[in-house]
Amino acid sequence: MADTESTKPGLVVAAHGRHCLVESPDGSRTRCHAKGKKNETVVGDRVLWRASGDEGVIAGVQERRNLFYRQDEIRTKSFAANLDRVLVLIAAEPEFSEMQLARALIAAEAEGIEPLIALNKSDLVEPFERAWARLLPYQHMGYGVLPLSLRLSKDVDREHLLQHLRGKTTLVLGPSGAGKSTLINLLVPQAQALTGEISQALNSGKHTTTATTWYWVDAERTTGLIDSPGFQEFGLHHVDRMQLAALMPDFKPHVADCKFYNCTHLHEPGCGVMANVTDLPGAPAGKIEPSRYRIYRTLFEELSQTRY
Ligand SMILES: Nc1nc2c(ncn2[C@@H]2O[C@H](COP(=O)(O)OP(=O)(O)OP(=O)(O)O)[C@@H](O)[C@H]2O)c(=O)[nH]1
Ligand SMILES: [Zn+2]
Repeated sequence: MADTESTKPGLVVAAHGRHCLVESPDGSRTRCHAKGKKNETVVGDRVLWRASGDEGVIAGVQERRNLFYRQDEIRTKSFAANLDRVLVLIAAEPEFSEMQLARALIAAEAEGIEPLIALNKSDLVEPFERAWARLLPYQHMGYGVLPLSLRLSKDVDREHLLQHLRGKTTLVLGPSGAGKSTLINLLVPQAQALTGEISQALNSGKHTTTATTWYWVDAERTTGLIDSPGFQEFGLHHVDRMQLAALMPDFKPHVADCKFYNCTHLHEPGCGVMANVTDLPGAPAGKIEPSRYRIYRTLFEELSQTRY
C-alpha cells in the first residue's frame, strides 16, 4: 500500500469493469476508479482510496485473507475476497448436480473457507427426500446441511440461516432456480432497490445484469451477504491435481494409508482411498460414496489436461 496521505479506508461492495463502489466506515458509498489499467479489486476487498472530484481513486488493496475464484482453461473469475463462509444453495427441484456442488466445495476448501450447504424446497416432499439422501454422504463427511423452505417458512428459515451467518461474511452461490433471489430478499428485503442503485452508480445510468454484490443484513453492518452469479462451469484449474484428495474431506483421512506417497488413487495397489469406496447407501462416516469417487476421477483427469 502506498500514498497514505489523505487516503481513506473502505470496503468494496460492488465492482464492474474499471470501477468499483467503495463503502466508507460511515456507510457512504463512492464510485472509485482503479489506479492502473485493470480493476484489481473484488467485492469484499478492504481498500484505501483518495477522493478525486466527486469520485475516488483506489490507492491500495489490503492483503486478502482469502480469494474465492474459479478458473477454466482460459480465464480466472474472482467471486469475492475475505470470506468467512460459502453458502451453496441447492433445491429439491431442479435436481442439483453433485459435480457442481463438489466443485464449489473443493474451491472453498482450497482457500480455507468453511462451506455450508442449504437444501431448499422441503415442501416438495418426495424430490426433497431424494435430494436429502444424495446429501447424506456430505453430512457424514462433516458439512452442515440446512433444510429450507424459503417460500413458506420465512421467519423460521430466516432465524435458522442467521444462526449460521450472523457476524460473518458469506458468499451465496447456487444454480438457477434453487431460490437464491428468494433467500437474498428474505435476508435483505431492500436488496432489489439496492441492486438498482448500485448498477446505476457503476454504469452511469445503464441498468445491466448485476455482477457480484455485497449486502448488509443488519443495520449495524456486522453480517455481510454476497450475491454472486456463476455457479455453472466451475473450473478448478487453480487446484493441483495431487492436492485434490486432501480437499475432499471423505478422501483426506485415507490418503495417509496409501502404500505410495505419490498415490493418485486411480490404480495403485495398496491405495487407502480405493479400499474405502463403499456400496453402503449414504456412505457412513469414514467411507467414500461411489459417486464421490467418480467425481474425483473426472476432476483428476480434467486437471491433467495440458493447458495451451
Ligand atoms: N416449492 C418451493 N418453491 C420455491 C421455494 N423457494 C423458492 N421457490 C421458487 O423457486 C423458483 C426460483 O426461485 P428464485 O429465488 O427466483 O431462484 P434463483 O435461484 O434466484 O433463480 P434465478 O433467478 O434463475 O437465478 C421461484 O418460482 C420461487 O418461487 C420453496 O421453498 N418451495
Ligand atoms: Zn491412494
